[in-house]
Amino acid sequence: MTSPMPTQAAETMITMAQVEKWYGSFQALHDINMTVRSGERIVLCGPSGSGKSTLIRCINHLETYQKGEIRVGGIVLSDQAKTIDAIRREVGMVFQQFNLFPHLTVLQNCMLAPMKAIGVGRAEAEERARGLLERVKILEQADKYPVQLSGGQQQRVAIARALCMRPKVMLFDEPTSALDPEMVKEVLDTMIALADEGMTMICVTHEMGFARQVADRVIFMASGAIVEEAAPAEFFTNPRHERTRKFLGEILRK
Ligand SMILES: Nc1ncnc2c1ncn2[C@@H]1O[C@H](COP(=O)(O)OP(=O)(O)OP(=O)(O)O)[C@@H](O)[C@H]1O
Repeated sequence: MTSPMPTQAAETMITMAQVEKWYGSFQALHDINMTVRSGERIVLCGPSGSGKSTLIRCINHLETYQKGEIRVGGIVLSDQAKTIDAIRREVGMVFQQFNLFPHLTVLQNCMLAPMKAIGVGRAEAEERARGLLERVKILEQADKYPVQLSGGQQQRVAIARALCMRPKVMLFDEPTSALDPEMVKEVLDTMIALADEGMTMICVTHEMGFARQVADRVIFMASGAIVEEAAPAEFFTNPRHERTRKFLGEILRK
């Protein structure tokens, strides 16, 4: 990595303080405390069902939380519609299943959100979209429909689409886990390029090579709680918690 490790002085982008989240009577998040600085790259890992998706979905308000406080770029997340709109501008999200609109072309998929959500004019939306499609190296597919693209290409379009909103933060929820192995690298390369440009990122991923190469910090969750967090060098060579060691052992066996 060429970009420097963010310093303590860097602006705080996200804070989660004593956050708790229930689905009915099931508590999915327990006392989550987390601070993410501007430009920081976080990899969030942990066993299935440990609450990783729930945590990042709370950050862009796809899920509500019942206790504690989440702040993104100074905005306190609440249920007010204007807050939700503001958060969706600040935070881009890329999902495992791409979630592209099948009836729209690649270009139209990218132009839609800035035009509908934040009133960007058609010409500017197209300029943004073309620029970002070029950045993720897929501009030549601009007039195709999602079904005409490979999984890796669709995921790169999904990344470009999220970037069209010019978010301050990008969240990735297992962006490579639905891809064939040969497609994984092209999506990871796109994410690495974004990290190199200083984008604040939280990535839920089991790609530990990506974590080693890109992350400033790896956060390990189990049973809805943060169990351990450390810089990758420390996390992978000297995991402190038994559950982390077990998780890393299972990943290595796979
Ligand atoms: N909408 C929901 N209603 C009820 N329970 C839910 C809901 N979404 C998630 N859960 C539960 O919350 C817990 C955390 O789920 P979550 O998807 O956040 O885990 P995860 O760590 O992202 O798992 P995976 O790696 O399998 O995607 C799980 O026990 C899950 O069954």
